[in-house]
Amino acid sequence: MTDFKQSRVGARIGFSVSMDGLRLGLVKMLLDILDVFSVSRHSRYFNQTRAHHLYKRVRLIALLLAVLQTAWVFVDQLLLPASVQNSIAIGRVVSSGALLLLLAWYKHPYSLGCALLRLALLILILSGFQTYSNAVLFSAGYEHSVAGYQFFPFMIVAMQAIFPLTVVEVIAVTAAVMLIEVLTQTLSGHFGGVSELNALWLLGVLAVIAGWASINQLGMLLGLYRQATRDALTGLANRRQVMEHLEGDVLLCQDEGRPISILMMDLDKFKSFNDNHGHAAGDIVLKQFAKILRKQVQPKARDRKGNLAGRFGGEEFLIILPGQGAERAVEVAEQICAACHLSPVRIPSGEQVGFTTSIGVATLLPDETPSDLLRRADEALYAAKSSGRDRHVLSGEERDNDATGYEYEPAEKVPV
Ligand SMILES: Nc1nc2c(ncn2[C@@H]2O[C@H](COP(=O)(O)OP(=O)(O)OP(=O)(O)O)[C@@H](O)[C@H]2O)c(=O)[nH]1
Repeated sequence: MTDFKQSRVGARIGFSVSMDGLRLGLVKMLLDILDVFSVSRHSRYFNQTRAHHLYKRVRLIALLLAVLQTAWVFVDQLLLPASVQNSIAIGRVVSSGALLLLLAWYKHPYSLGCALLRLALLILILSGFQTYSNAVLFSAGYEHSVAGYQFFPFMIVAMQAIFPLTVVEVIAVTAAVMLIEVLTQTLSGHFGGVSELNALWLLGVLAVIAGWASINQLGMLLGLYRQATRDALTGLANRRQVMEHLEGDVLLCQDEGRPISILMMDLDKFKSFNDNHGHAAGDIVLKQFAKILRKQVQPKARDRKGNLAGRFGGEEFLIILPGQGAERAVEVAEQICAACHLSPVRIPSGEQVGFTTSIGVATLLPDETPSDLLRRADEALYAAKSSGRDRHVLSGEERDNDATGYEYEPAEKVPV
């Protein structure tokens, strides 16, 4: 009887565990779909990485097609009726020239807008040649199947598979190619015919397969990018990404004449916390602290756009606030210290324990480098530690700490 009861309880627990697993699986699937649906969940830095991929591939394809387009003139001599050979050869040379111009456009390789424009131009050049050659063939009384020219839209749709694209972008490319095909069929007077409908159907099937490959490629690129740039424990940006952001943001803010501030944070007495409560409890604190930082940099307000929180190493974290001066940075530091006081964690022993952090704040000075800025934030952090911890210090005011007015009165703490 007891065994029976236990097995029923066990079955119920198993059921609830599998329901949780199912729910988690569904949420993960939804997030995976949202990740590849549009660019809305992509970071500025991932957009730059993808833009560079697109840039390299569009240029490579443009070069290959420019060579092939011209070389195909000789094949046309063998396959096409003599009356249209010259006109189509002109079309080939013009489109090759346009492809070479696209290849020569080397500016803004990291701009996603420019990368998508390049891709649109590539498709436009190929579709333009397709429409032109069809018009030449039809006006001379030939079908576009005369030398395999009906193959063109299929090639353009299949080409999508080479690029990492979002669902929205795949739909846009497919819709454009299908529209051109429908127009071509209408102009030839064959729209609605069995072989034309068959061509549209095949084009659609090929678009789904090529689009799938393209979206998968984007998903893989995003996954690899996140693995390479995120800290596994906290999910924040890792040191490498923090440094890349900082260097890029400092240059950008200097160019635009905007301020930029950073906060360097270090959990207080974390070694003794680990020694007293265990490494697993320490990990829980690190995750909780990461949650507090993530909240601070969420781009809810316009002025938070581009803010980044990262784990700099061990129990050291960094926040970058592009466009923000010392006043706002100090405000953020105050909010983080206060949030730590209000966020005790439950550790594996069942105890609730609190934690605090010390913060060094620095705002970029004219002509400073990212390493100068980091060094000053580190010095300010050291000053915060040596003047008692659980507080923030603004760089430049370390020696006059009592007079800054920025010192924090520790709130009532949950016993550690
Ligand atoms: N649980 C856990 N501990 C970590 C991790 N990374 C680093 N630590 C610990 O963080 C502690 C860092 O301690 P210290 O740099 O000596 O400084 P502290 O004890 O925090 O003292 P102050 O910084 O002076 O307040 C070490 O005990 C590390 O083992 C981690 O991923 N998980």
